[in-house]
Amino acid sequence: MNQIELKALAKINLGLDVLGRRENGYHDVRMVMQTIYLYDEVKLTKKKEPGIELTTNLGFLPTGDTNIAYKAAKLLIEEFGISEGVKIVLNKHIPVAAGLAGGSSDAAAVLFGMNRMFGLHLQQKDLMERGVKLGADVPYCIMRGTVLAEGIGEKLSVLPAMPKCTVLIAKPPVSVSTKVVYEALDSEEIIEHPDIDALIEGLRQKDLHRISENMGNVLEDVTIPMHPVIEELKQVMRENGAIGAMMSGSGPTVFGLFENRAAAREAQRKIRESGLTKQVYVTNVHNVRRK
Ligand SMILES: C[C@@](CO)(OP(=O)(O)O)[C@H](O)COP(=O)(O)OP(=O)(O)OC[C@H]1O[C@@H](n2ccc(N)nc2=O)[C@H](O)[C@@H]1O
Ligand SMILES: Nc1ncnc2c1ncn2[C@@H]1O[C@H](COP(=O)(O)OP(=O)(O)O)[C@@H](O)[C@H]1O
Repeated sequence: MNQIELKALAKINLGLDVLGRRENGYHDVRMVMQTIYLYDEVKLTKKKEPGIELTTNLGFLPTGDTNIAYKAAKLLIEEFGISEGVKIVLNKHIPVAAGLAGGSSDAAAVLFGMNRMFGLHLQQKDLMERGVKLGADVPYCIMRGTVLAEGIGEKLSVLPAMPKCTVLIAKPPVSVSTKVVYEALDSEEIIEHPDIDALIEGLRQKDLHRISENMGNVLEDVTIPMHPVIEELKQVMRENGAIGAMMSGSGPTVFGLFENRAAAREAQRKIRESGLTKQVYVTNVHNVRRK
């Protein structure tokens, strides 16, 4: 096999709770993760000459060893003494620095694809062990589906699959650094923790309303005051038929859950009209886990 094309899928956090801070600055979390059908295209090609060559459709992204997809390839090349090279073509569609794990998912796709292409015979758990060295969300992006993530995000347990629904994604034109958000959380007291167990119960009952009622993200308390547009987007989604609407990850992306695709399209139109953001996408949950 000389070439492989992969879809690197985005995630949303249906629930995100922070339990404490570790000495190294990372935080212990309890998160419910969900894959959505919004993806980057990742094409890997073997090269005879050694080295990693990366190109992307987004001019502002790095193409060298600060690109997380490059780092993923480098990790495997060094560990396994791979003498050939690899060409990585990243066609990005997932908004960048958005709370949707775009970079983590690209890295996960590179680990998964290179394992196949170079016949490394790594099991999924071996890929996940390597993934966490690149980023806390990478192991989840290897696994995918509806998952409870604990530890720093790398301890994963499969949950009952999220019921099928339409997901509206709105990325406001502001930038958020995950590191800055977690650091700002340290100087605040978490007033209200989301009830992750009730959220999981909603998943077990396949009840979209119960799921929506119990969605919660403690990082909203940090990111929304920095960027009130997030609250405004939640409001527009709720007023236009979203059963629930929340910020994903460290933000600033807002997602809304809809039973009905036509309603989601109408909400998309309203958001575009409002001028809050042009980056609005109608998609759906995607429950196929990687084996
Ligand atoms: C907030 C979440 C929710 O899924 O996602 P995003 O908003 O980034 O998509 C994750 O916890 C982010 O995971 P990820 O973006 O992979 O994190 P990393 O690259 O490993 O870390 C970036 C920075 O976030 C902070 N960090 C990350 C994970 C964690 N459990 N505790 C932390 O404190 C650290 O300051 C770290 O330097
Ligand atoms: N392949 C990549 N795709 C996107 N961003 C990348 C990539 N490699 C490195 N980065 C850097 O990582 C940062 C976080 O990106 P991203 O993974 O999109 O955000 P998030 O973790 O919020 O979902 C960006 O500021 C970007 O410069």
